[in-house]
Amino acid sequence: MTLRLYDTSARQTRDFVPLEPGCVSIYLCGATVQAAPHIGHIRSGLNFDIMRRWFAYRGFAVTFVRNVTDIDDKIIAKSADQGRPWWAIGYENERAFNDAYDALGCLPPTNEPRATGHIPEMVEMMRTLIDRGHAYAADGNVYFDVHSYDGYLALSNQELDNLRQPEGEGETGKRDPRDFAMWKAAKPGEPSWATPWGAGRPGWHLECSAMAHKYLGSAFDIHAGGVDLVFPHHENEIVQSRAYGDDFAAYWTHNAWVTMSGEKMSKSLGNSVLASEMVKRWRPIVLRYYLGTPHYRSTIEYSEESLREAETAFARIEGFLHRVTELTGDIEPASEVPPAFAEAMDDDLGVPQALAVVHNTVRQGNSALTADDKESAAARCAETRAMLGVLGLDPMDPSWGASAGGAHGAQADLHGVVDSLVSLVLEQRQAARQRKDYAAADAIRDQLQRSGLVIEDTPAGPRWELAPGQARVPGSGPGPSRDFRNTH
Ligand SMILES: Nc1ncnc2c1ncn2[C@@H]1O[C@H](COP(=O)(O)OP(=O)(O)OP(=O)(O)O)[C@@H](O)[C@H]1O
Ligand SMILES: [Zn+2]
Repeated sequence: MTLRLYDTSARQTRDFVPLEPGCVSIYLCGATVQAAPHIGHIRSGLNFDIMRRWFAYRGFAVTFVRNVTDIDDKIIAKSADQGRPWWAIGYENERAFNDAYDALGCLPPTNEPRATGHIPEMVEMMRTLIDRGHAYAADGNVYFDVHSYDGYLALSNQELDNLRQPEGEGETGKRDPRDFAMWKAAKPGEPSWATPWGAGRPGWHLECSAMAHKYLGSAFDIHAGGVDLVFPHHENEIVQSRAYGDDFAAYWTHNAWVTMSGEKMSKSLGNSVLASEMVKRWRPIVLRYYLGTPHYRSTIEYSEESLREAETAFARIEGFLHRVTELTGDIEPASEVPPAFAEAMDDDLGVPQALAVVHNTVRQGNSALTADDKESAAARCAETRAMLGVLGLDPMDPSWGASAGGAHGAQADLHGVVDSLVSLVLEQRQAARQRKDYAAADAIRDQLQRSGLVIEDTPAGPRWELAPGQARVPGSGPGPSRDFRNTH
């Protein structure tokens, strides 16, 4: 069976043929660390984490590079606004991204290069492109001459004649408005790096071309990113790298957006939910299920209701695993996934179809439990764990720690118990307030505070969380973690 991938460049699904047998090299455009991530930002990291896991399952040695763009206009603007160095803002947000990737169980990349650590490589690339007549310097900027290379815009299937490019701020001296900046001259007071063409900072496209070359060589298998990166970012990467002499990526894969009311989830539109908030409100493994199981090329329309549905669906799977292991003791994942699951994954990472196999297996396992057929139930449990493992969704995998319910749902169960006890006590406090027995109401609140809980009255009702400095639930591991917090 051959693994097939939808290649944006070919506009069709193609058999995956690696450049080097048994190996796959993947470059994913990573975060621009100008703000903490919303769940839309995390989706590509998660989708391509599933891709690399599937390649690994299929026996490939995977090299996975995901860069960090740690300098850009918004970082510079924030630095000026806040009076803090650009690198402090970048690093703070880089950590927020990594916290979110970790919380959602994304494996760390093989390499995670930062743009500003690769200025010499970028200078070398520009020098070569200028020498070959593909790029030119003007007013301290370096531009790529889009007329100098045939085949520009093939990925997005556009014609140069129809292309209109708005002029970027400070981008003076262009020979053609469609030429794009590889390097941007520094304005007074901005962070800058010296080059033979003047002090400045890298353009985003150049960063990825230079880092992909350094870590993956002149040809690699798959370039991945969000669908909005096809143009201009990926087109500009391609033309720079090819003009430089690299074959660059053999396949191009792009994930779709997370939307809200049909619009792209976006900070500037004000319709975003921070990943750090989401992992407090939902179990990280449920969030992974929610964001990782729709097909990577399908839009996810965010809603609380669909999250609750994901929670219920996942609980059905998890409940089965727990029921079996309570009966039989621990069961290891099977060494192979069922053929129908593998077939779905081989077909352009058909996770929804693969997940249908998981649910089907769970159904069969539950029937076996009902029929008291322990052996068959145990076999279905082993298969389910193997399939979930490939998706990074096995709640019994120790990497989830207790937060996924790894220790047989200990933390999740405990959270539920604490939550219902607190809600009971809060109802009594509410009742005391309604009968104007404020002394009793305050006594209840004081008692809760002594127990280490902070109660806040909000328009949505009283809300509780652990007082600062309170230990998390015993047994919660260093992996994905979750605050105890709730609204009643
Ligand atoms: N809603 C989303 N769904 C999927 N991917 C997204 C989403 N928003 C952003 N991304 C990915 O993250 C990258 C960085 O996004 P971008 O800086 O445009 O984020 P944003 O939240 O839309 O920011 P802004 O509010 O400043 O427009 C995008 O190129 C895209 O690949
Ligand atoms: Zn990139």
